[in-house]
Amino acid sequence: MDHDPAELWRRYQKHQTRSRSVGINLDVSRMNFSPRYWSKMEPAIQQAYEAMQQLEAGAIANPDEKRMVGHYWLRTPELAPDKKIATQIRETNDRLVRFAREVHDKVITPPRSARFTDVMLVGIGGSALGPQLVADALGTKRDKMRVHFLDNTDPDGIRRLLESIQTRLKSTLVLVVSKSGSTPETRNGMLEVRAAFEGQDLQFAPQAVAITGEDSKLDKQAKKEKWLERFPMWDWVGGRTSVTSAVGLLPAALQGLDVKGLLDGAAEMDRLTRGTNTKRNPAARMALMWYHATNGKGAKDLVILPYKDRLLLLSRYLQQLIMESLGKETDLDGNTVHQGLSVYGNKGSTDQHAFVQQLREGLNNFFATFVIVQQDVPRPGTQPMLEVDPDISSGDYLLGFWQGTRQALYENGRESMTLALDKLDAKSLGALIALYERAVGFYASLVNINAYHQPGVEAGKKAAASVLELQKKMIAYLKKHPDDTFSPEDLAAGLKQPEHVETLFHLLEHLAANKRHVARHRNRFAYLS
Ligand SMILES: O=P(O)(O)OC[C@H]1O[C@](O)(CO)[C@@H](O)[C@@H]1O
Repeated sequence: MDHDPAELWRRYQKHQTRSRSVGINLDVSRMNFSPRYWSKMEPAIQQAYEAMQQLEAGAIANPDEKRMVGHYWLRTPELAPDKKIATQIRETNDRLVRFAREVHDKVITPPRSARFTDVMLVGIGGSALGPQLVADALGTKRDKMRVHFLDNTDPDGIRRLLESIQTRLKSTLVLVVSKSGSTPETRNGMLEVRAAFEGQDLQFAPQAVAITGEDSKLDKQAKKEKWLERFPMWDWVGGRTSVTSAVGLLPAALQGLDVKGLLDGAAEMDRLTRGTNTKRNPAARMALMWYHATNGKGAKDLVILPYKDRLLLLSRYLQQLIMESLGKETDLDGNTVHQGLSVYGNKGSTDQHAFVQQLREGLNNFFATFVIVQQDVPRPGTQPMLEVDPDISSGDYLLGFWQGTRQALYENGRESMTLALDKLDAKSLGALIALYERAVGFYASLVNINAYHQPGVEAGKKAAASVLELQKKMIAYLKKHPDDTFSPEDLAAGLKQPEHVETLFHLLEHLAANKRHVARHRNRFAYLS
């Protein structure tokens, strides 16, 4: 790695890709690629462009699920392979903007309040992470509605959220978001919220909206119960790339955010990254840097370090986008490859007082992406910036810390790239999201995997379902023997499931800790009536 400042400056100037129209600059000068790297990889990235062109033209780019992959059409409907899809996108976007306006204008109101004040999104994974990122990155005190997220089946988390809303439940609009319409965590969240409504004698349906696939279980329920509204999720949009569908746009519109800016920014980045001149294509450059850093085998982790509180959730969002897309056992030819790219991060400079110590001096098993935002606050100049030292503001410190950390890592042979945003607004956020979506697509082509399915997630879901089945059987068995006490082994033998003794033990411990169905007597358990 070069350490001569003049040479580094030359390198910086040479290895940046500026996307002027969205105000984003990608600098890869602190990545340690060889001078011949780009030309060596050019044939491979040209193939990736071709695959992407086919995908955008409506090819079955997700062969396992036999689906098209159309998130790029969401922001440029005219590119959709048929008119029906383009019309569906436009109509849905118009409808959701109108719906939000009518909620704000009190044309649509809840039965027991003059207006809706809060939005609660119930969803998980791709049905929550994008909306959460957008809400946190762009939200202000001036938002039209307060937004909350229920994204787990943790009773304590659910209770905490419901308690915080309490008296405003009667003016809360609940968005239940699930592409499949059958995700258990989301179903549970919906049932818990519904019970809270009933607890306050409120009707759920007139305050509930479903965003889901047509004819899914959730869709049928919403239709049958006459929920306030239903918005579609199409099978050609993956959960983790759904933020520019109704999934992300409806909560953003209700919050009063600039939905058009978000779509425009994403569309513009799509346009820029459709180009096949690699030097000018930031998504291709980024994917090629991932490939360089990890040997195309995920050999190093990607650390996302935004120097911006509002981008705290970016690493969590990218964790799903990248790891669920790239973490695959087999490639497109059926070879076992165990691909992936691990992502973690938080925010700078906070992390400098946490894990940056290891990044600087410990295991060199990562490469970093810094994200900086030049404009410290929206509408600069409206309030004088405090100078915490002569001529120095808090924001100057933040930039100084980024430069310092980048240099400190580089000096110790640790690679990094930097994404510099002129400012953080709906447009640049849309562009940032689109940039990563396409980088993921390109990288998947480089390593020959299907980025658009998630077969691995199913295994855990199935195993969890059988654990819950076992719990039902166990409780039924205990009920039949109310006067006896059991060790886990006794129960496993009684249920004729000796192979599940440990599972039974964990079920017993959990139920006893919550004083539900099971009481503990030293090392034995009994039915608790
Ligand atoms: O929108 P759904 O169908 O509820 O799924 C939520 C999330 O669960 C996953 O399927 C993983 O289980 C993600 O891919 C998805 O974003």
